[in-house]
Amino acid sequence: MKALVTGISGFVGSHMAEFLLRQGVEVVGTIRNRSRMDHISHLRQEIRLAECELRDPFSVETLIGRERPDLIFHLAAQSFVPTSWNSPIDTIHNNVAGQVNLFEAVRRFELPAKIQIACSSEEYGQVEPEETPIRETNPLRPLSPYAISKVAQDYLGYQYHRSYGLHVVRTITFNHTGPRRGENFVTSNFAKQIVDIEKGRKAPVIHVGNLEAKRDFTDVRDVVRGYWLALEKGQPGENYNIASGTCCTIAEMLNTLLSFSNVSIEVQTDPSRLRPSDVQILLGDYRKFQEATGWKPEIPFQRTMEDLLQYWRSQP
Ligand SMILES: Nc1nc2c(ncn2[C@@H]2O[C@H](COP(=O)(O)OP(=O)(O)O[C@H]3O[C@H](CO)[C@@H](O)[C@H](O)[C@@H]3O)[C@@H](O)[C@H]2O)c(=O)[nH]1
Repeated sequence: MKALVTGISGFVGSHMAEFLLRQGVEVVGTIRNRSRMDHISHLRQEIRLAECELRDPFSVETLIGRERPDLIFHLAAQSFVPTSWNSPIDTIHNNVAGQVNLFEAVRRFELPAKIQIACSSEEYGQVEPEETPIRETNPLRPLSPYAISKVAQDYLGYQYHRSYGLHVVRTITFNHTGPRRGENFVTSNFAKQIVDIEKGRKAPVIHVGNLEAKRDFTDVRDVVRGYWLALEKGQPGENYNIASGTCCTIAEMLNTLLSFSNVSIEVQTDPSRLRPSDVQILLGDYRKFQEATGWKPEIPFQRTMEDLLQYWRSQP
């Protein structure tokens, strides 16, 4: 069995590769010439890398025709919400065109590949507290160009399944974190600031944005197990929430991180970290996915936060 992982050098891609190798699956991953390789350097002997620009149909068709994977985990994306306000066209083009190119190549070669696409709880956007926990039937009220790009990816998955019978499973993943999370994202950003303070590299002040937002965090290692199960047991064309079923404010998340450290800090709001519109609450209901696949989150939030802090402590 051969799996293609797009964006293998990224945070989720590297965890996906580790999981697939443990299942005895042959792993091929896409990289671009500017990709950072540090997340997968420990796997270099066990995986194969293919340079591919997903925005370029020729590049994607060449890759798919050559590799003919059985499974595709489509994880490559511009995934940071604030960047999508600075470069909305690039985010939408990257995320949407990349996926269309992938679908078109699979279709043209008539591959029976099963394809997982990484949709996002950001699609739900403006959610009222009484609409939680969020089910797959909740309305989509996206609040950022990134969210729009994910709505498009999501519905393209539905459309390519209905129009051409492609085996696409749409996973709607709520926030996820763990070791190797990019330092722009809030959990890693705060963990790294704490470690920089511990190491005496930074004054004991943590810079923050909106601490009132509520997020539903799952460990990335549970998430990639979910992606595998989505292709093993999920129905093509369907969408499934992957979430923990609990949520906390960003302030509570910061306090959890601080409980694993001895530093005493001052918290300072940095206006540049505030967004034009922020999703106030994400709390997911994952029962549909559990019923289809048996998946449930296993790694407690406390352990995820502790592992994340340890990850940053281990970095030079
Ligand atoms: N990044 C960041 N966020 C901050 C900060 N302070 C507060 N926040 C708040 O922390 C929350 C989480 O921010 P991010 O970690 O950047 O994640 P996100 O915008 O929720 O998006 C993530 O989750 C989506 C799934 O819901 C993913 O699709 C997306 O790619 C990303 O991983 C947001 O409400 C943000 O305003 C800060 O200093 N930095």
